[in-house]
Amino acid sequence: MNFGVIGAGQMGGGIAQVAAQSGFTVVVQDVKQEFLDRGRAVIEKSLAKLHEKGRLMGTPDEVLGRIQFTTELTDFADCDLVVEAIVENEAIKAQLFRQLGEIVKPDGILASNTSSIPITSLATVSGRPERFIGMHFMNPVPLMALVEVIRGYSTSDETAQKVTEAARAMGKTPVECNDFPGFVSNRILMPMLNEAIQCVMEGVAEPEAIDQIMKLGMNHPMGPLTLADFIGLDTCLAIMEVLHQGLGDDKYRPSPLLRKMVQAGLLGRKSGRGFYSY
Ligand SMILES: CC(=O)CC(=O)SCCNC(=O)CCNC(=O)[C@H](O)C(C)(C)COP(=O)(O)OP(=O)(O)OC[C@H]1O[C@@H](n2cnc3c(N)ncnc32)[C@H](O)[C@@H]1OP(=O)(O)O
Ligand SMILES: NC(=O)C1=CN([C@@H]2O[C@H](COP(=O)(O)OP(=O)(O)OC[C@H]3O[C@@H](n4cnc5c(N)ncnc54)[C@H](OP(=O)(O)O)[C@@H]3O)[C@@H](O)[C@H]2O)C=CC1
Repeated sequence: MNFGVIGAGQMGGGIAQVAAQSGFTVVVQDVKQEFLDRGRAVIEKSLAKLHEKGRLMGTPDEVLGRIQFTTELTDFADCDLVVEAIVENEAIKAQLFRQLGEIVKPDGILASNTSSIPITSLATVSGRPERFIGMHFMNPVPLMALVEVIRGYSTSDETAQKVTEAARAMGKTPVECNDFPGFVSNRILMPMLNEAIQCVMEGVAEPEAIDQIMKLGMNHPMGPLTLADFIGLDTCLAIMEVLHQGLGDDKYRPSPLLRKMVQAGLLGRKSGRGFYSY
């Protein structure tokens, strides 16, 4: 399988890595060489760790050798499946899919790793709605089992089947759902994270206490504020905006503190500071 990934950030890098681990030939694109270099360094570190633990088929060099890093979208022309993992912004994703629809061979499948944006809208602008789907990996991609597979209005059975098979070949467990704002994962997860942020704003408890209560009390692997920092506060805000607008209910209103922190450039782990410092 010729596999394409757009965006070499935390999700794109992880998706490319897991695709290469499963033996696919992978092309990863980002807008600047420095983002590709950063993505490659993260992949190298993760592969070294998995190798050290005996959890990698082949050597890190063999896996890396299957990944081509590029700044050119035209390198996706011959891909069977291209997964987009760029910033969570509908206008920017739509612009990209308009271009990709012209570049990728006609029988190639286009997928979005979006956390919340309507798959059906992106499918329409791609010009190939039957061969368009949501392929939503979880963070950190090398460790998490789930791929949420989201069918758009016109996604064909054949496309859903091929993407399900690709996810299984990557060692993941695909689970299907329909195209509603936030799908299942973020419809349920993100309001909890937003509520934790609201608790900080209202002074219900300190961030450390909120996280400890949820970790020790509910057996969550990470507290909600640690997880929000891990996902990226900009991404959390973008998802809450989609839920709020798409479902039209104020119970999805983003916390003003979340909005303010994003305005201040406190994006969590990726910017060095969010609810915690890194
Ligand atoms: C926003 C969206 O649209 C959707 C989303 O993705 S929402 C986010 C979903 N993800 C989650 O909820 C993650 C919640 N957290 C967890 O499940 C766990 O904390 C975790 C799996 C991330 C880490 O597991 P953990 O048990 O806490 O242990 P931790 O010690 O941190 O890590 C386990 C090992 O994996 C390693 N590891 C972590 N990330 C890694 C990676 N990317 N590649 C390879 N190894 C990695 C760690 O270094 C560690 O190795 P050692 O045992 O040698 O120290
Ligand atoms: N973070 C998470 O936990 C999860 C995120 N997602 C989704 O995955 C997607 C990516 O998120 P994440 O990896 O966290 O984000 P990151 O910010 O880590 O990475 C996004 C990458 O895409 C690049 N990029 C931005 N615009 C373009 C463009 N027009 N063309 C090519 N590349 C571009 C960014 O460059 P630059 O640095 O210049 O912005 C960056 O390298 C989002 O849709 C998000 O909702 C899904 C599951 C989990």
